[in-house]
Amino acid sequence: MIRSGISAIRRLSSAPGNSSFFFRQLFDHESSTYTYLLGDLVSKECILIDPVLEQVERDKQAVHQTGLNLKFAINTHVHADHITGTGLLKKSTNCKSIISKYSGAKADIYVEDGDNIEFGQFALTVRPTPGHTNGCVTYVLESQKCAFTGDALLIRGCGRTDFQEGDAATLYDSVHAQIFSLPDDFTLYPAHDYKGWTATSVREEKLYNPRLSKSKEQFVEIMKNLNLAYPKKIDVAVPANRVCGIQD
Ligand SMILES: N[C@@H](CCC(=O)N[C@@H](CSS)C(=O)NCC(=O)O)C(=O)O
Repeated sequence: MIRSGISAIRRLSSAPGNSSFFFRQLFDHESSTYTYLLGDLVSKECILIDPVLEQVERDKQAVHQTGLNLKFAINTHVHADHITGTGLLKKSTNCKSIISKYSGAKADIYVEDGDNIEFGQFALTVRPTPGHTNGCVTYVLESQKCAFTGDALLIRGCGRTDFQEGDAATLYDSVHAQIFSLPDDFTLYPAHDYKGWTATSVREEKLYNPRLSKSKEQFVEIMKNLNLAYPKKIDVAVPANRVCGIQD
């Protein structure tokens, strides 16, 4: 597995027969955050999902290398562990920022259930997946049979529910209704991984997720007892992310 800086390049192997689809999964070691670069090599339009402030130069280089133009910098939610790179990207490119209407954060464009975010011939569809935060969404790329789950679903885990607007029962319902309802062979890409995993599938998580494969009552009990330390940057990250990150 390769996952450091700009060398963390992983083509979507399951891309069904569309050679103009471009995909890179990029990793920030400090926050264990995945950023995704998705592009259309014909129109040259591309988007970034969950950029990290400290990795903005890397991300711009990745966009530049491939001759793409950044159309949107998109967040899956208001992150608590790192500052988004969206504000800085907006300053130095022509991109527009996107976040859920229910996030409580500033952005150029607000999205909600069923909205499509188009880049060239491709489009992400928005599915609301609250529970980690109110404004958490999953972006589904139907044509490539994959989805970007943010912190709602992590590989063999899920986002914690003990701060921001966290609610375990809501998260359970979100994942079951909006993610586990996708076809079993859809690839799922999370916003974080702490164990070295890069991607999973709907089928795998339905079978093997140690939290979400349980009953709702068991899940709520598990989430009450995670006993995780608060993210180190929470006090700076949440206020910064509510205003789209650093812009000055
Ligand atoms: N140690 C990290 C924060 C780790 C953490 O709390 N991760 C969150 C997602 S980022 S808010 C989470 O939901 N984790 C779930 C889990 O089961 O690990 C830091 O200090 O930044």
